[in-house]
Amino acid sequence: MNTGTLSTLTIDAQHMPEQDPAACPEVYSPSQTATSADIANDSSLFTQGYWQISALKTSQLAAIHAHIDNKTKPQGALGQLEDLARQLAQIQQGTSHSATKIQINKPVMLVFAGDHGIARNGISIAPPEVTQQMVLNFLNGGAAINCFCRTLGWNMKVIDAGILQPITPSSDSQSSDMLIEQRIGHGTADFACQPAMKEAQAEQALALGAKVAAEHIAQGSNVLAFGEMGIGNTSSASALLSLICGLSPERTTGKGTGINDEQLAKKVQLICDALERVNKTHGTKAFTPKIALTEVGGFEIAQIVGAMLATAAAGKSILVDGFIVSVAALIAVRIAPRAQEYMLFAHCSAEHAHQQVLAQLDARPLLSLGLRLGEGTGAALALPLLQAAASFYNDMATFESANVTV
Ligand SMILES: Cc1cc2ncn([C@H]3O[C@H](COP(=O)(O)O)[C@@H](O)[C@H]3O)c2cc1C
Ligand SMILES: O=C(O)c1cccnc1
Repeated sequence: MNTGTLSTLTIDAQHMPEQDPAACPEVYSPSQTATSADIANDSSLFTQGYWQISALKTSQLAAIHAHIDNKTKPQGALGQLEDLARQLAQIQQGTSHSATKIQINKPVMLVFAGDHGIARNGISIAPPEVTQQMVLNFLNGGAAINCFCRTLGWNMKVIDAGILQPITPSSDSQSSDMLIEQRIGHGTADFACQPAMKEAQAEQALALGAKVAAEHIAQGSNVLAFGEMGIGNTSSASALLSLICGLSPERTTGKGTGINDEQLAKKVQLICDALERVNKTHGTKAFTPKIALTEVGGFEIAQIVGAMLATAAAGKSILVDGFIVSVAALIAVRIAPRAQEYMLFAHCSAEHAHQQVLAQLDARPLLSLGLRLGEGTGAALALPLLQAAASFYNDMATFESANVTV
């Protein structure tokens, strides 16, 4: 694993919701977290072997370190940017024999959208219809993520992975170019009382996510960022985190869009209900990524998992956004651990459970701006840092070339 950019984060107890020991019965045993053997026995796209992800080469690592240390600066003085440059150089080494240039080519922001049956329970500040309204806002260029993509030079695409109703894009060619329709259904079912989707839909979502990533890589993108839109999807992400890591819903659930305490208590209870239901269905079986995504996942989250795995398999960089996208990243890493070597964590969200996800991955994010929006906004803002890392790595003078003697 690529430990250079990664370090453990502590959990911010201040932002934890009040715990009511009676709120969630003992429905979940951490022994049900899946081992790698459980995952290997899972089927096709949910197995590591399917994705064929190469470990980053270590043969040039000493040369990369020397390249960074020979720049005209005290060793380590560019801090996390040095780790970032080292990781980008190592990722790109797979495709070139030279350790001297990092390239950021055609960076693309893929924003996956999907609706969630759980959202009918009033656990967001907004009703599910807002997902479609926001997708239209994306297509019209009016959302925060559009502003950041325009300002910073991202090509932005919006993927309808299964919002409630399909969009009819306006005849405006710009907005129809931005939309990619690969719908798995009309939103998921309410996971508090039934599986969110069928196993076949979870598999199909992985395949379709992989397809869209592969298409952009074929067009020359070597940095792919992931964003999401889906009212209720923090509930899905929290339930996934609980199932995958054996954490109680009190620890994985937060206020999402900014719900009140009463709504938060309801959200925790619904996730408890879901875990109880999943336990009844699967008995003592381990909760593999396939079971977790099928039972409590979202179409957009599952497509992001597939897209990340395909990006890592192609040896390209993955830029991870906030809480929901990080949960997708965690699932991708549980399926194929080497995928993490290709992941750059853009920021730490104000959704407190994001710190839990980052701690699970031992990941150190680049930014901490108190963002809690999703859409890919945190990932978009990290692009200048990638460009800065590339520029010092590629262009900064060495002690020798600049005649600086320390
Ligand atoms: C107007 C609006 C724009 C958004 N853009 C992203 N989200 C974010 O909020 C949602 C998750 O939070 P929850 O689980 O509480 O619904 C996701 O759609 C996420 O992208 C938005 C939410 C709203 C209301
Ligand atoms: O961190 C995120 O991705 C996030 C947080 C709150 C609401 N939507 C997204």
